[in-house]
Amino acid sequence: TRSTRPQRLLNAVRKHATRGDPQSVISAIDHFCRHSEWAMNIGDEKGSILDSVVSELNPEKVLELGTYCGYSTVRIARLLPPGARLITLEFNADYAAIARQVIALAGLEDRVQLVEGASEDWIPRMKEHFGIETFDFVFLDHWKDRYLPDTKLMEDCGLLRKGTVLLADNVICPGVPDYLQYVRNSLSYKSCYFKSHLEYTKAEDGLEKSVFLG
Ligand SMILES: CCCNc1ncnc2c1ncn2[C@@H]1O[C@H](/C=C/CNC(=O)c2cc(-c3ccc(F)cc3)cc(O)c2O)[C@@H](O)[C@H]1O
Ligand SMILES: [Mg+2]
Repeated sequence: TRSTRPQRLLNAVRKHATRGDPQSVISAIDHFCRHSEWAMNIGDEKGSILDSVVSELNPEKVLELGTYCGYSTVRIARLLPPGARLITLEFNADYAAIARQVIALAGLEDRVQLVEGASEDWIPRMKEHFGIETFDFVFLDHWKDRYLPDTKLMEDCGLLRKGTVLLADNVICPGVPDYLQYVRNSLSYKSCYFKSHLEYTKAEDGLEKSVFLG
């Protein structure tokens, strides 16, 4: 049967990246998406904004919603100190299998826990299953209509603390209107927009950074 785009993306990483070198994995994926086949990774332009938010925050406990091929997982994990932990949730088994290999090629398995399953099933189990009290940083990049319900679920599960940072991809394209309205109008968040472009294109997109005020 024909290969899938994530399989072709993994092949490009295997061919062009250096094992244990996260930057070469990132560059190989960006090159593949720019010159071979577009894929919905955050990309290099928005990725640089993600890098700056993570570097400034220096988080110990990170949650990512929607692993896909593991591109943003590698971008985030490469900036974390070895003691830090990144839990990434992916409910598509095929994507999870690809992402595990991408994360391993980057040499970041020690910092990353990829959990195969749906966010709404796993967010309520973070404490008892992973011993996580609260997250320092959450990256939202899964189905766009799930950003808001999952944010409310994280609040209800007590996983956000004063100062937890939420960073949401695609707030313009494809767009997350209900989520944006919520974080921009809620007294529990201080929110700001980072204008950028949709990965590998000239279309406008951006990231919304929202600090939970408790
Ligand atoms: C039960 C559903 C909610 N819970 C979930 N729990 C765990 N993983 C979940 C997930 N939802 C989705 N996922 C996974 O996240 C990923 C989904 C990402 C959705 N992203 C987009 O649709 C997207 C789409 C675009 C896009 C933009 C313009 C365009 F013309 C076409 C596409 C750009 C992006 O940057 C995007 O992030 C997949 O790997 C999916 O299996
Ligand atoms: Mg995205």
